[in-house]
Amino acid sequence: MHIGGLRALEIHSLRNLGRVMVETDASAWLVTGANGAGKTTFLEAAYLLARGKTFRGLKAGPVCARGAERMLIRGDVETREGELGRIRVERDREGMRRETDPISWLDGGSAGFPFRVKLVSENPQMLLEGSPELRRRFLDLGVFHVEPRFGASHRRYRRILAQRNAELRTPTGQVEAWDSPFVEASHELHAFREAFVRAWKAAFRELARHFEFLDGCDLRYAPGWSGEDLGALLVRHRAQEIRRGFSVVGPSRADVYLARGSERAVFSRGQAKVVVTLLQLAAERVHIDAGCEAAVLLLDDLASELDEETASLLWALVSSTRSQILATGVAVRPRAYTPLLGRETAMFHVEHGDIRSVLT
Ligand SMILES: Nc1ncnc2c1ncn2[C@@H]1O[C@H](COP(=O)(O)OP(=O)(O)OP(=O)(O)O)[C@@H](O)[C@H]1O
Repeated sequence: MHIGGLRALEIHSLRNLGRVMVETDASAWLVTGANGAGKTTFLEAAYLLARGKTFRGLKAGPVCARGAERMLIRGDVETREGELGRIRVERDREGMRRETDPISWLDGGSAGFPFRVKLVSENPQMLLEGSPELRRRFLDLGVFHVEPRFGASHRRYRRILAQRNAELRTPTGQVEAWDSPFVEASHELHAFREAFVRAWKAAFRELARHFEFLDGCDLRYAPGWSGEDLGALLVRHRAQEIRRGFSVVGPSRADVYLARGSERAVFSRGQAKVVVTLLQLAAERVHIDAGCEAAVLLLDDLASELDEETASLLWALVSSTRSQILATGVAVRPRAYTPLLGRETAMFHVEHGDIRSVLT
């Protein structure tokens, strides 16, 4: 099975990584190192290539290394058809720029972009328990990859929402006039999300059956309003919306979550890692079925907090995908990585902002 993905990654002045160059055809890259060595930063480089932005919040500070004027990342990428190309991301005083060679790689929306990533971060609990906005973004990115019309639909909804909210903040007697376009745009967005969730949910259920703690657990989607008639809800909430100055029902209140019966499921840290990994693997199945190029899986310190049995089961599922894997770990514990090592794996060690290849 030919697995496309990164073939080379060159990093200049990204956080504590001064100059790093990695070149390998391996379908799994395992990066180890002490705390603070730069493992997450290495994954961040791959994420920046794919998305043109970081996954870390503002609190992580600027991506450009302290004292450096410019950050540069170059990646050589091979598609599953064996086409080769290069992506380059640069950050300086003028901002962030991303270029691809061939240029056509950036055309055709995200599904046409041969280098997509799926991240399981160090803190997956944040996604499951944090603000619904994080899960909406996760959901919308999933929809975007399979539905080319979703981007335009989302933009239209946001424009109508902004205009409606402006009217709610300072009413000029036009609030009702926004109801019908708002309802129409909301239903369109909801239909795209719902179709994706249907497939996502089935794929998740299939993967979840491997884990006993997920017995009876289901992925649920709440569209942002209860009942069918959004128009009637707007009328009912009119006074409240004018008082608060924004729309209180609609797709910007949507959520996706795990539930057991009528209760929202609660997970331990290790279990949350499993759940988020499965959500990503399930989304990837949907994307592949829709014809997308396989995404590169970025797995940050996946093995920590997992008992040996859970870790090997999860690694086995991860390794059975058609995706390239970039994984980090604090220390090399070969048993925890055994299924991964069943693949052609390149191992690297990061230390003092530098990286070296480890012979296996
Ligand atoms: N702009 C910057 N310039 C220089 N160093 C930075 C910058 N931003 C962050 N750092 C440092 O880079 C280091 C790399 O952190 P990173 O999160 O990549 O480490 P890690 O190997 O994943 O650690 P852990 O195992 O603890 O998760 C940290 O010590 C951080 O303080």
